[in-house]
Amino acid sequence: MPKVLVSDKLSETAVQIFRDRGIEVDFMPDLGKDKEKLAGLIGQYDGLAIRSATKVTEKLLESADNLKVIGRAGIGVDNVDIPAASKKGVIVMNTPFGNSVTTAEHAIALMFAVARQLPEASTSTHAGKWEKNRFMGVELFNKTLGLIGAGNIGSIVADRALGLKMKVLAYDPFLSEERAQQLGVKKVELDDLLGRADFITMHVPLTDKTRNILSRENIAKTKKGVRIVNAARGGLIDEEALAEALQSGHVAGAALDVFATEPATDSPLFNLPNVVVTPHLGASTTEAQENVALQVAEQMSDYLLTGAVSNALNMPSVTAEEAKIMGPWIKLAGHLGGFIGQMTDEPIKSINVTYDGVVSEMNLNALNASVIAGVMKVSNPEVNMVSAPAIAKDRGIQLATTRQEAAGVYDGYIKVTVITDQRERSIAGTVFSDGKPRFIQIRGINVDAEIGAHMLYTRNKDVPGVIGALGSTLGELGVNIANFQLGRTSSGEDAIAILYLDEPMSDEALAALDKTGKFLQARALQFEV
Ligand SMILES: NC(=O)C1=CN([C@@H]2O[C@H](COP(=O)(O)OP(=O)(O)OC[C@H]3O[C@@H](n4cnc5c(N)ncnc54)[C@H](O)[C@@H]3O)[C@@H](O)[C@H]2O)C=CC1
Ligand SMILES: O=C(O)CCC(=O)C(=O)O
Repeated sequence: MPKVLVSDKLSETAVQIFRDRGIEVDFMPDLGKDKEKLAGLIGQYDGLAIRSATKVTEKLLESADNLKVIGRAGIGVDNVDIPAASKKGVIVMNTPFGNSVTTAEHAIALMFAVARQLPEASTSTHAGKWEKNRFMGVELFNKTLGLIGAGNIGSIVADRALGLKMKVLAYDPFLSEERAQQLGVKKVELDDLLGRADFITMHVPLTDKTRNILSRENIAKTKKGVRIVNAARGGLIDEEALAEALQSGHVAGAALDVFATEPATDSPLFNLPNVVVTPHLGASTTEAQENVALQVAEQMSDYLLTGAVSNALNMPSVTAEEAKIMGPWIKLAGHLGGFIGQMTDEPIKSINVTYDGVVSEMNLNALNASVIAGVMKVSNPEVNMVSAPAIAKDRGIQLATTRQEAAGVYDGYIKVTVITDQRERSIAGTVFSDGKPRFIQIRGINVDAEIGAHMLYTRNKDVPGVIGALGSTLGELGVNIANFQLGRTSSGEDAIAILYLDEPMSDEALAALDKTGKFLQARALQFEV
């Protein structure tokens, strides 16, 4: 039974879902803050469900020997080292929509709060001061809002702002003109937005490109009297520079839900007039927390129980249905990669995969990942479908795929060709209606080979006496043959044999074959069937 750890404050709905799906779950909502203790326990778990307090670093992943999936109950995954997770073969999923309305509403609430100085007015009134003349605000009506980032949350903010009769500009290099028109916003360059917006709200992920996007230099380009709202990520704004711009009066107000260092217990922005701060509450509503907990638990359970992948950041999506239909093909893709990997001793330059017929309609990203994992596993048994593409890329291995309509006698097949400096090697396989994968072509020679855990591949000149030598040598050493397939290019030319054995070929058996002098090559192969 898979085992999941919940190490942050997720709604207990998640715990219930894991239990209902038959997954063992430990709920330790404060564990994420204790790095050492988490590192000591993580090795026991197949899944880790988190919010933002748990930091999944490369170091933590070193101890995560059984981990298969990390589920982020929320959107931002900047607390997870995704490249390190990918290399370790761990899928990272998030819940991209569950808290977007809630977070957009928080941004709008912060915009109102900073326009009317609501927190300070409230504190003063609670203190019995009745400072009616102190709190002069501004309207949102007819003002220009500049969105930095117009994805899910930015679009909802735009919709609400248009409802408030604001004009909305958006800076987002990935926003198409068509989508901007649909949203009713004007797509602009960043400098244009900075110079024209009365309010700026941020809705981008924290990446190397967006870090410090409101830098000192960019803050200086904003319109005098601008009000800035950040409910996305700390690190997007230079906090020191913002504090100075607030003190000089260039920026009239700021509202921040997120900080460069969290929990933020100290900041140059604390205690400045007209600065509204909240402790990363963007997603903190009952509705959003139920949504993300339910979604993350369902997604993680689906993956652990059925292999279905959704909303993963380091793996193509595969539905449960696809996982079922594609299962035998994914297995075949892994075996084809495994064959090539075990046959190839020199560095691989490229892997070309042809998908023919029915399989060409399937999710090729997942199949490619399985081929690459099969190839790579030979040199590193820890590699899986998640980590393989990244490792292949690191090693400079090129991947090319071709889809084609059914071109032969099979409903569909996969052919993998690997190119090295020395040679080109190829193998093709198919899945029969019994759901069992078969090798159907090796070195361009047709075969029909069932795939077993222990196999032997031999190559020889097509002359009499070789098959006899093979059978008798294995027989003398007590190696039982379950299936024996032969093929040749033409009479007297290249011939191959692929054997499915009941036990592994020992070095002794390989040496005995070599000693016969009849084989150009003999290689023992292993497959995870
Ligand atoms: N305060 C909180 O509690 C919460 C904060 N967030 C933050 O909000 C962020 C945005 O969330 P969504 O809208 O759901 O993400 P999204 O992925 O739907 O939208 C992000 C947008 O940013 C754009 N973008 C990417 N790089 C950019 C760049 N260099 N310059 C300008 N735009 C760029 C993308 O094209 C995309 O349209 C999340 O990444 C997360 O960090 C999300 C939920 C809660
Ligand atoms: O889990 C939370 O409270 C934070 C949510 C958040 O920042 C996100 O979803 O990106």
